[in-house]
Amino acid sequence: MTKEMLAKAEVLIEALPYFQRYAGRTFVVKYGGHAMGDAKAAREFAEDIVLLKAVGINPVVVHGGGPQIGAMLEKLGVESTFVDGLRVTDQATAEIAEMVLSGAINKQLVGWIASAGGKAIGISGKDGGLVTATKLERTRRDPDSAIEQVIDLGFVGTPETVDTTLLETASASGMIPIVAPIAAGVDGQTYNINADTMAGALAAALGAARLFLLTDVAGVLGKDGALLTDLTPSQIGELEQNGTISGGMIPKLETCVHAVEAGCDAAVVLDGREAHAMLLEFFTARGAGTLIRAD
Ligand SMILES: Nc1ncnc2c1ncn2[C@@H]1O[C@H](COP(=O)(O)OP(=O)(O)O)[C@@H](O)[C@H]1O
Ligand SMILES: CC(=O)N[C@@H](CCC(=O)OP(=O)(O)O)C(=O)O
Repeated sequence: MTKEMLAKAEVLIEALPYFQRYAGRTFVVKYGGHAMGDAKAAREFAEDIVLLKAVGINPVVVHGGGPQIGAMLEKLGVESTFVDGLRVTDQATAEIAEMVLSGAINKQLVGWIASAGGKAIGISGKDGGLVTATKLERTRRDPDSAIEQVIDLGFVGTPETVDTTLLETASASGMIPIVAPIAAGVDGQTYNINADTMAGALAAALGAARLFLLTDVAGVLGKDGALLTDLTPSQIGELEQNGTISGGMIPKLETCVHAVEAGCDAAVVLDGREAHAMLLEFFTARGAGTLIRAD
C-alpha cells in the first residue's frame, strides 16, 4: 500500500460513523473555476464525490468557471468587468458564459465523474424547470451622501424559484447531478448566475446537510491573514462592513448566510486544491476551512 493510499484509508476509517449518520442526506458542493485548474486536485475531487455517493450520501455539484469564461471573452475580444465579485453581463457575455459553463466545463466534470467510476448527469438551471431566474437588483450606498445607488449588472440573475424534482429523481436513480449556474427568466432571457449563489439556492431548497464552497484559499482569512475557523451571519456582516472580505468572497459569504438561514444545516468555505479537503473537513475531527452556522 502506498503512503497516499494509507492516508486515504485512515480518513475513511475515521469517517465510517459519519457516513452512517448522513446516509440519505444531500451535500451541495460548489466547485469553483479557480480550484478546477489543478488536474490532480480535479481527479481527487471527482473521486471524493463518487465516494460520497457510494456511501449513501446524495452529492449535488454546482460548478463555476469564472477564469475560463474570462479567457474565452479575451479570446473573442469582449471586455469584462466585475462589481462586488459579479461579472457585468451583456447579451454577448451571457451567450459566451452559457457556452463555457453549460457546454465545456459541465461536460468536462461529467467526464471526470465517469472516470472516477460514477454516473453523472450534466444540466443547467434551465433543465427540468430547475431554476427560474430574475434580474439581480444590486444597490450600493454612496459613502458621502449615504444615498442608495442602483448598479445595473445587465443579465446577472438570481434564482427566483427552485424546483428540485429533477435533482431528486436523478439522485434517486443513482446519478450525480452536475449543475451549471445558468438559468432562464420567465421571459426566456438567459441569465448568468454566480455559481456560489446558485449552489446556495439549491442547498436551501434541498434542505442540505452541508453546502461546501470549494475555492482557492484555505477559507475566510482575517485581517492578519489567519484562518477564521467558525463564523456566524452577524460576524460575516461585520467583516463585510470593515473591508476584511472583498471580491468573490462577498457573494460567497452572502450565499452561506442565505443558505444557513433558509434550511441548510451548515456551510463551509475551503480549499478545493487541497487533497480530499471535503472528506477531511466533514469526516474527521481535524476539520478544514471556515464553518458557517446560523447565529
Ligand atoms: N478575507 C478573505 N479571505 C479569503 N479570501 C478572500 C478574502 N477577501 C477576499 N478574498 C478573495 O476571494 C477569493 C475567492 O473568491 P473567488 O475568486 O470568487 O473564488 P471562486 O472562483 O473559487 O468562486 C480568494 O482567492 C481571495 O482572493
Ligand atoms: C454573475 C457572475 O459573476 N457569474 C459568474 C459565473 C461563474 C462563476 O461564478 O464561477 P466561479 O465560481 O469560478 O467564480 C461569472 O460570469 O464568472
